[in-house]
Amino acid sequence: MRKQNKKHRAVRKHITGPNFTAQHLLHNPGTIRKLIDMARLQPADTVLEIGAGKGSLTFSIAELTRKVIAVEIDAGFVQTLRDKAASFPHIHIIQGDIRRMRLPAEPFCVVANIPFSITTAILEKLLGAEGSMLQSGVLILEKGAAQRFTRNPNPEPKPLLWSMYFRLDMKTVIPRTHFAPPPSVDAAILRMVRRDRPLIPAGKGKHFTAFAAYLLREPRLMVANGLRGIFTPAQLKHSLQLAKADREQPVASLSLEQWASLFTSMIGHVASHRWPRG
Ligand SMILES: C[S@@+](CC[C@H](N)C(=O)[O-])C[C@H]1O[C@@H](n2cnc3c(N)ncnc32)[C@H](O)[C@@H]1O
Repeated sequence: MRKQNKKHRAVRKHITGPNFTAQHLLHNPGTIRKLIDMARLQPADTVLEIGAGKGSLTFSIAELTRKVIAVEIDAGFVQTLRDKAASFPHIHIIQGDIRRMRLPAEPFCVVANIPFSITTAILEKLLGAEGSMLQSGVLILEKGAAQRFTRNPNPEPKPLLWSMYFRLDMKTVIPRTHFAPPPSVDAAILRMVRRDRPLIPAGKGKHFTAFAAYLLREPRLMVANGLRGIFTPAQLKHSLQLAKADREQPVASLSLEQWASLFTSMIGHVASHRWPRG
């Protein structure tokens, strides 16, 4: 234990950013292999790694792909990475805060053991932003967060929006002992794959989020009552039928497909001044 604390102090000494608590370095070779296998990388892929640390994933990714963009905020880790990567011209190490950086303009994959403290901000950037070129990826994040984001039905507007564009699956649970220092909870692998056809039309993400947030302000409300302020009675009947939704079904029990169908009905048939605003 004393040895581990000493190691953690050494890590913290190099920190320049506010997220030092999220430096849980992966040291289990089996888990590293599992994560890389699940990413199903191809030689032509560009891979973004968020929070590369000392490179426990970086070099395994680089063996398989033509370009790795490794982002790391900690100046000490960046120096270590640059030393280790000196003879790997296809590893591009960028020092900075991922939240303030532009994502690659070309199609890319992501493989990362992310800083848990900014999980939602990272997922929002990767999965929620219109124009993100992310195609697929695997992330290690807190098990609880992985469970929250992959629920179906899901009572939260953000994961609902992400699921309109991506298939999100929680894969293996990773025991906290596979990290140094160990986090306070277990982690899990989240796999993300862009849908061939998004469930809602492109360019309508903000309107979808406002629609979901409006209905979910009362998650137990009967869906017909929640939608009454948007649809006329005739539109409501038709939209519920199309979505195969029961009038009395609680809003929080709507499936991804039902959310997509009701939203598509709204933007197709309801005047835009009646759409909920964010
Ligand atoms: C969970 S560790 C993973 C490190 C390494 N990939 C591994 O698996 O051993 C998260 C890493 O993200 C870095 N980090 C924290 N906040 C960041 C940010 N805002 N932008 C980029 N990197 C960040 C930390 O310094 C840390 O190295």
